[in-house]
Amino acid sequence: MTRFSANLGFLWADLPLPDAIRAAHAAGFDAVECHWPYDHDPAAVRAALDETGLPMLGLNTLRGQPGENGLAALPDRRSEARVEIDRAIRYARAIGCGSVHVMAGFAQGREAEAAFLANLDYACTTAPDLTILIEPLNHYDAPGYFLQGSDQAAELIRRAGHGNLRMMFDCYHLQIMEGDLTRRLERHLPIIGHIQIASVPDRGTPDHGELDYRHIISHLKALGWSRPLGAEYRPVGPTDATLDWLVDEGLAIRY
Ligand SMILES: O=C(O)[C@H](O)C(=O)CO
Ligand SMILES: [Mg+2]
Repeated sequence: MTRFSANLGFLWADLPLPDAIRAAHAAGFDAVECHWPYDHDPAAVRAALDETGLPMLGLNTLRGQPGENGLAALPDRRSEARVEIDRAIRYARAIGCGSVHVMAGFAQGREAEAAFLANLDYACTTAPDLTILIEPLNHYDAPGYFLQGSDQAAELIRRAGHGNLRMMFDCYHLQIMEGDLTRRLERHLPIIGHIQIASVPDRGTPDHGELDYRHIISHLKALGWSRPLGAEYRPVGPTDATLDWLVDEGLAIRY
């Protein structure tokens, strides 16, 4: 049976993180992930994870100043980027979370690439016990973001040369930017650390829109992918009222 992780940056985002973890558990999710948990006491987050038995799969580095979307590819912000990488690693270890998504930021060009690679090297060597993720984002939601494609991410991972550096393959972003998801998943599977899903183009529940997740999920199964898929969609209204796709076998998403 396919397993799903609730992205608590979007799902139950109105609740304090420990309560959002409990809500995800009550709804039947198999895991959780989040964006920026730093306002929440890690001990309380860990207690909710222990109580529910849900693993926390990932969290993000902080984005920087208002309007920024990460610091790791900004050539003149190296020390701040590393403070945020350290903060994320510390928090991940405190709650028993396995991955840190290092956010690149708005930047382009060779200097940005060199800065990103140097900061990824720092993250991967500082935390060999964790998976470090990089995620291509689409150019409507994040215009000017450094990382916008799966091949670009794969090339960076190859050049970085760290076994614990992997791609966060967000089907929503990559369908918008590239399409051809079946072949891209096949090609990049060995370096994919996490997969996220949402409808395209509205970033809603994964049961409508231009992507057929019944196909993607059965293909991932055939490829041997068994880790939970991250439900990173924006609920319209209360999250609990948006879970038909998760519980209704008739929709054939969950099989
Ligand atoms: O927006 C996304 O897809 C992310 O996964 C994220 O971590 C924040 O940008
Ligand atoms: Mg994502």
